[in-house]
Amino acid sequence: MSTPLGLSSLFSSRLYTTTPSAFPIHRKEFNRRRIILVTAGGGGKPTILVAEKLGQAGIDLLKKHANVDCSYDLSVEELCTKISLCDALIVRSGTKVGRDVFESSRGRLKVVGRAGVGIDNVDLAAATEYGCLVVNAPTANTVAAAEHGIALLTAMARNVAQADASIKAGKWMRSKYVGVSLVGKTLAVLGFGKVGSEVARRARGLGMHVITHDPYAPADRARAIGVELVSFEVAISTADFISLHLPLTAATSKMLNDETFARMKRGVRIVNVARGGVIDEEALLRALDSGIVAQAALDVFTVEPPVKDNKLVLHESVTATPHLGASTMEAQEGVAVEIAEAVVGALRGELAATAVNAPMVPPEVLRELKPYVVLAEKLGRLAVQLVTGGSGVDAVKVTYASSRSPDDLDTRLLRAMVIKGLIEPISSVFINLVNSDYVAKQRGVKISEERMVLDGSPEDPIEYITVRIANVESRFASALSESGEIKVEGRVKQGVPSLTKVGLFGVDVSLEGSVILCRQVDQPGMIGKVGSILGDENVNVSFMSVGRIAPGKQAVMAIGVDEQPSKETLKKIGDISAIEEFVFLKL
Ligand SMILES: NC(=O)C1=CN([C@@H]2O[C@H](COP(=O)(O)OP(=O)(O)OC[C@H]3O[C@@H](n4cnc5c(N)ncnc54)[C@H](O)[C@@H]3O)[C@@H](O)[C@H]2O)C=CC1
Ligand SMILES: O=C(O)C(=O)COP(=O)(O)O
Repeated sequence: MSTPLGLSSLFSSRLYTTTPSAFPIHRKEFNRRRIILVTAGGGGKPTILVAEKLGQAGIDLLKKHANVDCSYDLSVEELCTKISLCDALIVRSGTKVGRDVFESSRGRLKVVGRAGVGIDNVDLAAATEYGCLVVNAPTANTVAAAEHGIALLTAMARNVAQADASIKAGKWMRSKYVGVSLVGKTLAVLGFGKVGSEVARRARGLGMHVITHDPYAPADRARAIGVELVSFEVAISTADFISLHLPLTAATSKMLNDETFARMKRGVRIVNVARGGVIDEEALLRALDSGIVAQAALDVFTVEPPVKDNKLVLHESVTATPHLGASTMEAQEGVAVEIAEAVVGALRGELAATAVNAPMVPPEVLRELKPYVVLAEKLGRLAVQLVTGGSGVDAVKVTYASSRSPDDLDTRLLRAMVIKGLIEPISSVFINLVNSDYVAKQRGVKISEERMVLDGSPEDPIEYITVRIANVESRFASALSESGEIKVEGRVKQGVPSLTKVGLFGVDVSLEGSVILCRQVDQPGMIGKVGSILGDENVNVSFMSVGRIAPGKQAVMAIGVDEQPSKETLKKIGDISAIEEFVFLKL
């Protein structure tokens, strides 16, 4: 199987990229498509568990590429049991994807797809630790949520739900249900992202004065819609209506509470189509009872479904709907296709849109960095194999030498691949861009990065990469630099990642197959001797190069081999009298 970028060396790895704005949770630039490059699957069809109702178009798309198990209303135990047989899981807001789910998957779960926006029901930290990509469908239900917000706003202002219930109960109560007008009133939109800005646009159409608070929103977007960006304080204290459109995070949890209600205009009306947890529900009840809040319209609740006899749901001044914001035919079909494409793309190693727990590398950068990504991993892999067993790797320094300005070179991918190369050979942990930093930290490996700015043409993104490991002993003493660190350096030559320095010795060997490094007393005929030993054993030599300090002194010979030589062959090489030390390294 090949990826559109043909990153064959990454097939066994899983590599995820997305924009910084998608990290950690909310996104700001939702008009631009984010791109992620993800895994390549193994043989056979992957299995996808769809744990909540998904639009048929999405199911049909999934079925073309995977075995699809649609099992709804699973208990936590049932989900944990099933998950060990699944490569991907698709949920909406009703399924908690906690740490137990990732633990139970025993490494098989590669992607969690959230068919919607809010990922507060997915334990992102656990997903990241387990190297599982989380993707969502951030755009297809925006309009539906905004329309529901407006529906609740207008229904609340005119007591539509209460009046409807009363007329159905045989009453005709015209004076009881006198409402309030929207025109000319101030609406504060908290959270000016996708949904918030669509709500603002529609509210402007209703003749409302719209203000918004969002520390991350671009002022020009607000200006374009005729909305004023204000502080939180101004928003809550001057609004007649407040509409919530924030993600639920540690910072937004219970953002509306006794203290903030006390600073609001008496008689304020509140709409929540975001997440129940953004409001302290007990405090809202108190504010409703005391008259600070005249009415509330709630689509979302801290606990869903809310407990029977929930006082907010039953409150006369509350209009409630059961988390219907995204529930239009159109939005559900759109979300289903959006998430199915993201999950299938992720499983197939194609470029796909949207990821929430990985940093973004745009596709054009990826394309350019492709050979350097391979180089970075191989240098990490080589360097760690030069460490004497038991030394314990804790301090790694990666140097990128480039003529580009540091702002023009995104090294996150390279750093992740160095970590992958370093750690995978010495552990059973599966590493990708999602969990590389986490795994390094867990293992106590401190990675520092250094940029060396070179003069010259910035045509190539990187001149060379050096990986150094400090505080260790080496099984190949010649790999040590002057300062006693293991040091390997590589370059991309005509598109091919190559090893160009080991310790103080310059070499030149393409990083394919495996490498034998020998230190010898520099003398004629050495290449022939080693070459013929390998030839006798049918080991194909792809490259040989000798780097010496000075003629007649010590030299390091680097030999690229396609297959792993037998122990006897390696011993024969070691027995050559001029060879002082040698090491076999698998790439
Ligand atoms: N009821 C429903 O069925 C639906 C609910 N939603 C929810 O609506 C909310 C908004 O969704 P989108 O607009 O798609 O997300 P978004 O990510 O586009 O927008 C969220 C905005 O909140 C802002 N924000 C974050 N922290 C903030 C803070 N402390 N103060 C002020 N602003 C802050 C962000 O900068 C961002 O602009 C989410 O909670 C989402 O889960 C979305 C769709 C359907
Ligand atoms: O997309 C969101 O954030 C939503 O709240 C929609 O949730 P749902 O997919 O309808 O369970």
